[in-house]
Amino acid sequence: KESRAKKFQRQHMDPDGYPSNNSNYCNQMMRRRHMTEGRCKPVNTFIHEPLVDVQAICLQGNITCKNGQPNCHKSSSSMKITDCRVTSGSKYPNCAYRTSQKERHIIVACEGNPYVPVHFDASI
Ligand SMILES: Nc1ncnc2c1ncn2[C@@H]1O[C@H](C(=O)NS(=O)(=O)C[C@H]2[C@@H](O)[C@H](n3ccc(=O)[nH]c3=O)O[C@@H]2CO)[C@@H](O)[C@H]1O
Repeated sequence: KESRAKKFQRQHMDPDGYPSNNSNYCNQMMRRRHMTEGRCKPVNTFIHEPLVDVQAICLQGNITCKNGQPNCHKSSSSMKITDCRVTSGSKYPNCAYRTSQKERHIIVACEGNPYVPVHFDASI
């Protein structure tokens, strides 16, 4: 069974990737990381930073997550990310995404021992 930490890495980590101007990045990555099975996951962010830097976010002060839980943390610096958002013309199983390259502070929820990211909450 996939751990929640591993699931976070599968869904959100792409340290070596960067779409540059590849408008197919999301179409490819959402499939490759298994987020188009059963349904097209509507929104997903990939983070283009080293895993250790994303894990270090859990050391930041606690903030409230969107779901009200107190175990979220915001990155101290902005990070290179790619937002993937399903397009209006997208029809399962041919999931179609818009690829948006951004630099944002990110907010993740952390859990467990070791205390690591298990959920992507938002970018700001
Ligand atoms: N505090 C917590 N502590 C611990 N665990 C917590 C906590 N909260 C939830 N989980 C768990 O996480 C799991 C999960 O998949 N949550 S999810 O909201 O659906 C994830 C969102 C995110 O993947 C994506 N998104 C969204 C915006 C964006 O910019 N970028 C972007 O990628 O869309 C998804 C839907 O919004 C679920 O098992 C839930 O129980």
